[in-house]
Amino acid sequence: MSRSPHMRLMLLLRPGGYHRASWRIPGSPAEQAADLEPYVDMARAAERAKFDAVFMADSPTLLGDPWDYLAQPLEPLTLLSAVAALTERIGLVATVSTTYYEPLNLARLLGSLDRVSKGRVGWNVVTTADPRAPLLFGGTAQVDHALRYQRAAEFVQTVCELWDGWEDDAVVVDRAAGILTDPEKIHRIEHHGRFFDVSGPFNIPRSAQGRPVLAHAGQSPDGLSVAPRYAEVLFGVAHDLADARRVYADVKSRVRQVGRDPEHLSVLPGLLPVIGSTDEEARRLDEELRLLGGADTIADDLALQLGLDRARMDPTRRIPVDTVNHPDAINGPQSWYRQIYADVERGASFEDLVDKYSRIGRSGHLQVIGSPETVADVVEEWFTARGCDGFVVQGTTVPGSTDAFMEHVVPLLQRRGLFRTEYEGRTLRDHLGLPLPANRFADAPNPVTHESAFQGVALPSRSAR
Ligand SMILES: Cc1cc2nc3c(=O)[nH]c(=O)nc-3n(C[C@H](O)[C@H](O)[C@H](O)COP(=O)(O)O)c2cc1C
Repeated sequence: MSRSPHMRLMLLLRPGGYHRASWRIPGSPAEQAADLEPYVDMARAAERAKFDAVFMADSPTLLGDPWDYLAQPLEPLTLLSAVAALTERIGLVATVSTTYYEPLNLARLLGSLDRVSKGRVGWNVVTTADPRAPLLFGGTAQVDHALRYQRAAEFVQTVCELWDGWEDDAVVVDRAAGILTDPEKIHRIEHHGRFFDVSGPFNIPRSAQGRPVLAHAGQSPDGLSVAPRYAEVLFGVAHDLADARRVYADVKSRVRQVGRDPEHLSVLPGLLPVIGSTDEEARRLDEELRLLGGADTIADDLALQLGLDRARMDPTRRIPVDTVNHPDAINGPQSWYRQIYADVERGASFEDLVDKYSRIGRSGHLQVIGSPETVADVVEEWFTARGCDGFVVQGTTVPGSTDAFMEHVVPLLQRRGLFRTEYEGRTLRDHLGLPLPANRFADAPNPVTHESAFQGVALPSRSAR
């Protein structure tokens, strides 16, 4: 498949905004951050702008910081089920952890949402890096990094097997002949692996797009060892084009090496726009935000990421490495934090870090401050230079920068032939130019069918469950 001339655009559903001061701006939906309305407003605005999808993150850092909590408190699948009913074309990407769910129940949740949304669902596969995760998701202590990804790889495989259980023409509904389904086309799953035992035919037919689109956000060698095998979207963090082009080329090459078409995986870093009618006005807005968020918004962010108490440190002295969070304990964009951690190892003081990182977007994302033309120029440069296949627009402020991007930058991208002016299809796979995934059973010789599904199978006794 040749590269699409159109970039992919997704919108992070985070009514609290990505900037710490977003909620303080008059008109922000801060009072409704835990209600449905602002999410639906954002999703409908993204649909009007012909975005590929909206994206819901989900991470325990929400527990650590009231501001973060208010940014996006709701559970993604619950919320996107309601958004699905109130939208028609926009894709719906939910973040769900493979460490704190089981394959069969998540296959049912995502499979059901993909059916009711008529094939618009994506699943952002995360393993949840934050050690506080058990506080949010329950369960026992945090799982080892490499083990999390080994479990995630088997988890994704098992869920995809379940979703393939019904061939696309398994449902017949021949009322005259009294035939509801073709049992030859409903298959049993016998998955007995290192982490999961799953038996029995699944109970939901495939959706209009076959199965949900699979996204991935891992940045580490473990993460990048798994993603190329199945991911169709890779969320990332980049603020330097040369670095982004290196990662892009590496990811596409890994996809090619496992025998997949590199165009079947879209690399989407985050974008933090601050948009004014002119560059000067945008810079003024950014300065206002910085002051509104507390003059030291970046300093507060850095202290939170590092796990340091600013009231009890000498910002001019080097930071002892053993007093800061180790990268493996960080949730969210880890590659960004590894850079900060390396600076601390090299002897940086807190002042050094604030000075260096205050010019980069929060969490290391690409921040563009300027007029719509300036933002469109940077977006176009990154796309045409193959630094990415598009972006996840993470509204610095809501509704401010998200609306400004959709109302003033998207039309420029459309005029430049870089973004769709109409949806060509109805499913998320249609939007992303992805083929309908083949059904592993439809092409397999002698697949186990529904009729033989329960013959001689000793179902686990109640007591054994
Ligand atoms: C754009 C982006 C969004 C992310 N969203 C989440 C999230 O919602 N929940 C979560 O647990 N982790 C999230 N992560 C963290 C990743 O899943 C991953 O743990 C992190 O990038 C570290 O990479 P690694 O797991 O390969 O070490 C996100 C990462 C990125 C880059």
